Amino acid sequence: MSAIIIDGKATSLKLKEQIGQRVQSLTSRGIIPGLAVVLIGDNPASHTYVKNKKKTCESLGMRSDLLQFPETLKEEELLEVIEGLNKDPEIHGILVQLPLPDHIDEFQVILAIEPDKDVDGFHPVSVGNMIIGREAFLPCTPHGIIKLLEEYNIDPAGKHAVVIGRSNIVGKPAGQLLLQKDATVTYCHSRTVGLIDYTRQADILISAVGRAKFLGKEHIKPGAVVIDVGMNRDENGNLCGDVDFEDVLDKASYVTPVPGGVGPMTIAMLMENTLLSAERGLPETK
Ligand SMILES: Nc1nc2c(c(=O)[nH]1)N[C@@H](CN(C=O)c1ccc(C(=O)N[C@@H](CCC(=O)O)C(=O)O)cc1)CN2
Repeated sequence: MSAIIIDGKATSLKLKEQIGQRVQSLTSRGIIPGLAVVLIGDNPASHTYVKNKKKTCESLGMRSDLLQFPETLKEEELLEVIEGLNKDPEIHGILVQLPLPDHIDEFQVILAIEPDKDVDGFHPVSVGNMIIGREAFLPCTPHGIIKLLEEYNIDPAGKHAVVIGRSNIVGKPAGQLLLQKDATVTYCHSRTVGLIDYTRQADILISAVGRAKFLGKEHIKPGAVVIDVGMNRDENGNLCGDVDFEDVLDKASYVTPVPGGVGPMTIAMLMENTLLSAERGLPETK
């Protein structure tokens, strides 16, 4: 039997519709959710993502300020920009597009963002709150994965979730969110010995490796839920994930495509975080 294809595009559209309605109700109370996106340098993929973030904000009636700087921007200058945004009452969310040029220390930049405006959920305060299950802005891609599982009624409780990848923005938080949903979580990474022995035990397999068609049907357990966070180019220059999608279709129970799976959820969750931040400013939520 062929796996059910998890449609991230349709799910993100549905979420964005609901977000748009909440934005309207906030706007009628005089608050326009505002997101500031800081982009440094000329990474083409970053430009595309930032453009999509701005377009999505505007389509939902949110304010979006794009602050663009050359590759040569100094770290101190960037920290000053963030300081200004921290103090701006009309900006509810601040996002610095990653990756940053090598001469800028990513951690110092994330640390400079006021946790109340950290809509990426990357600040150590947000990460700490997420891990102990307190209210926090959840990182957008891992949160998007959880929303997709919910949309398809896939309950992680009691399941063995194997996460391949230990980045701070995807792998680590994805595992933590699955743990909070009562999954038993195993992390695998570039130094894992015998990767396939772990992946074959996964009821839910999350791949955030960044290598085109890295996983095939031999890596998965029959009936597994396969979530592909990879964003790679194949030999013909086409966008593809870490998973050989066609190969796993007749073995998995659910699988996310690339494009159209986890990716679109990232921007939807960013919109939700920005809206939540603006809603927190309402008198009754203070
Ligand atoms: N500050 C941040 N930087 C980065 C993040 C992030 O969450 N915060 N994540 C990624 C890039 N990213 C958003 O910034 C992102 C990546 C991919 C997609 C997406 O919708 N992908 C589409 C395909 C798009 C295409 O055709 O190229 C899909 O999978 O269908 C959205 C956002 C790194 N940086």
